[in-house]
Amino acid sequence: MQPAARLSAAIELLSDIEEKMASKGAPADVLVTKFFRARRYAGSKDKRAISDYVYGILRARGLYLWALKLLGAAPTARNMMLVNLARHEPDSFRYFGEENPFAPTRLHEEEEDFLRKLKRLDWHDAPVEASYNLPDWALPGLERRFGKQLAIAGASLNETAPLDIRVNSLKASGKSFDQILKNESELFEKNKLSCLGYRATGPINLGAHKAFSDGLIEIQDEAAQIASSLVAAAPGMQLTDLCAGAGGKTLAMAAEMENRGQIHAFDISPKRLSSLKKRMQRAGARNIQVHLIAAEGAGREIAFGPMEGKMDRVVVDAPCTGTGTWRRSPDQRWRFDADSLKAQTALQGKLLAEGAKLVRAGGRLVYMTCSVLPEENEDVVAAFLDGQPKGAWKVVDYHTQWAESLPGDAPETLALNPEFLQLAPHAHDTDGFFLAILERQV
Ligand SMILES: C[S@@+](CC[C@H](N)C(=O)[O-])C[C@H]1O[C@@H](n2cnc3c(N)ncnc32)[C@H](O)[C@@H]1O
Repeated sequence: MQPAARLSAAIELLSDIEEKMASKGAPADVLVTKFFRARRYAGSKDKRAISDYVYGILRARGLYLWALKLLGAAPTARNMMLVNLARHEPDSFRYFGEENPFAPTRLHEEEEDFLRKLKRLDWHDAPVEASYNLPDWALPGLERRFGKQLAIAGASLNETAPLDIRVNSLKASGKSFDQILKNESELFEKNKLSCLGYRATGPINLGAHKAFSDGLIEIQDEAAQIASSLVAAAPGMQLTDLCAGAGGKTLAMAAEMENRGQIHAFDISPKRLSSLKKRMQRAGARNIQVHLIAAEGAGREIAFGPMEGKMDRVVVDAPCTGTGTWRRSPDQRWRFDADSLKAQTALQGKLLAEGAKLVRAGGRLVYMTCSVLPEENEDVVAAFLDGQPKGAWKVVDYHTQWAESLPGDAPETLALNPEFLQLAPHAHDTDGFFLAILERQV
């Protein structure tokens, strides 16, 4: 593809992403895959150039929207591309209106005028939330969490994420890392916090790797690996995973349980559970029972009733705004608002209370999210504990569990309560992740 055609394609794709963001449709990564599937003629360099434009703009969207609003221009995909080119490759304006059927149309007078004004704009005037791409709805929670570190934390949440893998002990035990990954092993280094994982030091297509298709490794961020370990699932236990999804943590816990005992994995999404079933096969996990449940209604009581007061562990890996994974899905931050955050926290509270009923005396309820917002984390746990009889639950300090489950010293937490673990990219070089361990006393 010619550079002009790449620009047009990027504007078209961005426009589709913007539209789906507004209508809560498919996420950007799905749209990008679909876009290229329909354009087989695009080579790998074209795909990279187009994706770089689109993701680059999504990572600067807050700043670009600020500039567009200030200068009275509409927040369209084309206008965002104009701002992007003005900042990063002004030479490319020559492709607009080029003699080429695939080129973007000529810059019209209004746009020329806008670009002249843009040149005079002082980017340093942008507020911190615009500069670091932080949406309004998340700002109070981000400020509460990061305080004076907001800019550095925000910048870190706006970078690209590394690729981590977990070695699956169900399939790979007894094998060295070199035996598992052969020549590619040198492309990885050990994760700094967790003993189980490795981090890719450069680009690698793991999906096509035999170690992946044979189930020797799983792709999983270090934070999720840590969370799975801190559940302290042991062989022979009965564990309910209330929001198992596609089973990232379910599989890690099955490995810790050495396939002994049972994991009852629930979710409302048939698609995710079907992916879990495929992953179980690949990973050789045989102690997981998969259950589809309705989001509401009597079916839940029927499903959970027999487990009441019997579970050694209940994991509530709650649906959340995903602020901790913004590095992986840069469009995610623009898909929520104050109302949907509120709805999410109400659901989180409900799921935590539901899961709590299943825990036996002495058993543990482990609440976690991939969010950094206190509203979805400490506040949900505090509201839950407030509603429980005094002394019914003991908070287990994550330091104590870390000493038993993971190597080295526990990292410092960013949580507002020192017993809970809150990880974030700028401080821990992992996804943002929260975890609280509660033990039932009676
Ligand atoms: C954070 S994701 C789970 C990730 C998963 N545990 C993992 O490690 O890959 C949250 C999950 O909650 C599920 N969910 C949403 N509402 C639910 C509900 N009312 N009951 C159970 N699961 C629900 C979503 O479908 C989603 O898969």
